[in-house]
Amino acid sequence: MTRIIMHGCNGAMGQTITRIVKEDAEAEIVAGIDIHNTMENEYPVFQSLSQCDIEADVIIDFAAAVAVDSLLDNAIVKRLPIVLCTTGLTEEQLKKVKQCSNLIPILKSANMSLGINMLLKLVKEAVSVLAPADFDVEIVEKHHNQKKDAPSGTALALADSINEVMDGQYEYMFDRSTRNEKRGKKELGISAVRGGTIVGEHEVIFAGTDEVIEFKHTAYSKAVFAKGAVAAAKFLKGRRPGFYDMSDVVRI
Ligand SMILES: NC(=O)C1=CN([C@@H]2O[C@H](COP(=O)(O)OP(=O)(O)OC[C@H]3O[C@@H](n4cnc5c(N)ncnc54)[C@H](OP(=O)(O)O)[C@@H]3O)[C@@H](O)[C@H]2O)C=CC1
Ligand SMILES: O=C(O)C1=N[C@H](C(=O)O)C[C@H](O)C1
Repeated sequence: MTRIIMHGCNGAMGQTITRIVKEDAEAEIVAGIDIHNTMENEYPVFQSLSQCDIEADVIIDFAAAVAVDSLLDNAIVKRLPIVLCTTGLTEEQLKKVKQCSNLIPILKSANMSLGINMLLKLVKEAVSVLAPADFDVEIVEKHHNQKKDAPSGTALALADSINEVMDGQYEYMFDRSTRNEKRGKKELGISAVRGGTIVGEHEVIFAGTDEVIEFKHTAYSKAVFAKGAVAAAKFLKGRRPGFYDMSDVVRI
């Protein structure tokens, strides 16, 4: 049995995971953490991890970037592994996550779905062939109107995956509205659309002369992220301190 503390338990993802775990005989949410205790849950809810005195194996985090520093500090005190799914972290926070992973196991992924983790690999192969043939790369992501961060963590992860193959040559272009010049060869455009209840769409466009190749992933429900997060929690239980990602959990 994997005993989970759900950080951000009253949010959209926290409640989706609560439903998924109810059907899972090998996992249990033993406590929740959320700043507002507005929901009825079958487990006790605390305002901060520091107040939680329940024994657990792992924390699943889908909350807010502002909550990540205290989450890390308190998880270290309690020696609890974290499946870190919140996006929109600052460069400073990303450094802190890496440092903390020397003390506790941390699995960080901007997208817990199998499809996106497959796509992270596919785009590497694509860019290695298409960039030398002068294809331009653009990423377009679409999400619901409740999302706070832009561009999405997944769009940035896809860009980083592509840029890794290119030895960091690409410069990310988030806004062309104030520019009055042609697209540069080493630009990687990232555009964000927000509206309605779109769960999550990511398109990676390789545009060449007279031909275009597009990779697209569509999430039709938040359950794809929730299932991945629960699988990651089971994987992380009892691990050594270290920095992990979804490629350690899913075989691709
Ligand atoms: N890695 C992945 O696969 C995915 C990542 N995400 C990311 O997960 C995060 C959460 O997404 P989602 O569930 O849709 O967002 P929600 O806003 O619906 O849920 C977040 C919850 O965390 C609460 N919260 C805010 N601040 C704190 C705090 N300091 N301590 C504890 N709880 C806090 C919020 O409360 P309140 O509403 O009162 O602010 C809310 O209940 C986002 O960063 C999103 O981008 C989402 C889906 C997939
Ligand atoms: O906020 C969301 O909803 C999502 N956030 C993640 C991101 O920023 O990439 C993952 C997913 O696309 C849904």
